[in-house]
Amino acid sequence: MAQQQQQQQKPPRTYNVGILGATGTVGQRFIQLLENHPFFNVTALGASPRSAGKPYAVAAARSWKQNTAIPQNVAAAIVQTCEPANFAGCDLVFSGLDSDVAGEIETAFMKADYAVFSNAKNHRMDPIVPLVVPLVNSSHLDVVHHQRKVHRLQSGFIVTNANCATTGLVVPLKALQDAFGPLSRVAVTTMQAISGAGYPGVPSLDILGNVVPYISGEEDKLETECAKILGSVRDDGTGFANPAELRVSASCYRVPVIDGHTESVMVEFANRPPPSIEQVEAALKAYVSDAQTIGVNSAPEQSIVVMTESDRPQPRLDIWVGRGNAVAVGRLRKCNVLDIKFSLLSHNTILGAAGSSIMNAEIAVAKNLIK
Ligand SMILES: NC(=O)C1=CN([C@@H]2O[C@H](COP(=O)(O)OP(=O)(O)OC[C@H]3O[C@@H](n4cnc5c(N)ncnc54)[C@H](OP(=O)(O)O)[C@@H]3O)[C@@H](O)[C@H]2O)C=CC1
Ligand SMILES: N[C@@H](CC(=O)OP(=O)(O)O)C(=O)O
Repeated sequence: MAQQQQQQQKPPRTYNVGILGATGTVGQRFIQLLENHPFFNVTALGASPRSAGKPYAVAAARSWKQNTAIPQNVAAAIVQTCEPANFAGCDLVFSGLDSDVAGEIETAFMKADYAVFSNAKNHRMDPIVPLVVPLVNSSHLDVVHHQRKVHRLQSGFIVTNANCATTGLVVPLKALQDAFGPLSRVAVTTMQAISGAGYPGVPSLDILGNVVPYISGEEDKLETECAKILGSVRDDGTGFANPAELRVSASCYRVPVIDGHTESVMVEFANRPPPSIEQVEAALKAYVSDAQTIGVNSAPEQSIVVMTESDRPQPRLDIWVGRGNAVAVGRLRKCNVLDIKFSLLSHNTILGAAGSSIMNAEIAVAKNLIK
């Protein structure tokens, strides 16, 4: 394992990339994470007609909320409208588009033969679109070949990553499924950061000193996306098969935290008797993700960081595990209702958004899917 982690990805060439929704919360993370990327060069930025025609540093002046300055390589770039013709020369595009417009725009880019890596919900449950969490199910990328055939494309496709709360959850679930067989029931309560709602997001008078027990559409996404991600590719490569047993119940809360989604999780295993807490802890610690095995550039060294302190993980202390690309798991214990319970924390705009998209694209490069 250590040997695999030390390998640096050596792609055959560099790739020009465009960012759709570059001015938003997720778009900014793409720009920050790609600033010194060894083989992805940002060459085109897109956003709404409100931002188009302006230098990026002007268009994003008010909304830039990252803890580093706007990189020099994009500050003077003129923001474009999100039309494929404005992205000529890009080998792939990352999308952090608002879901009100992402569906149509991403389809237009795919049909214009661009490889699209999307963060939006619109195409996630399409039966021929891979919904990929790079620490979990990179094999689903293989359905890209079938998607291209259906749309008669040479190089275009759409791959999405998951909802940010789903992403943190499926990583330990996959480790448990691999080690102990199918899971039958999962109950999860989320405590989601305000950056999950984009900018300007939740009004301060709604969230300061408060907890809001509702995030529109979120519970449904957690309950449906987990099964697709934890499922397999059908033998003929034309789609996906969900695990038969799995049922997920989600309750989602917005909390006054800037970055980092915390989740309280209960799990029941299909096989009886269930594993002991010691066996579960060992399985979580031993988990090696696809991104690690393939050895992609942005993979964390450890995908699940198990914390044994009784009051961890906490967003302020633990959000940077794996440079934001890993999941922290703690408070692992027996459950009197289902079999086990634990808390987890993941960075919603890195592993939950831009970081996963970048790893998905790195894996696609390793699998020779980018033409
Ligand atoms: N924030 C998070 O933690 C996560 C977000 N996501 C998803 O990622 C996507 C982006 O989220 P987020 O960054 O938070 O959202 P923001 O609201 O912060 O950003 C939205 C982006 O979409 C652009 N946009 C809006 N309307 C149009 C249009 N008509 N044409 C072209 N571009 C347009 C905006 O440009 P402009 O600035 O010009 O208005 C902006 O760049 C969403 O689909 C979201 O659901 C997924 C996982 C996690
Ligand atoms: N709804 C999530 C972020 C998000 O935009 O999710 P999705 O991409 O699934 O719509 C949150 O508020 O934390």
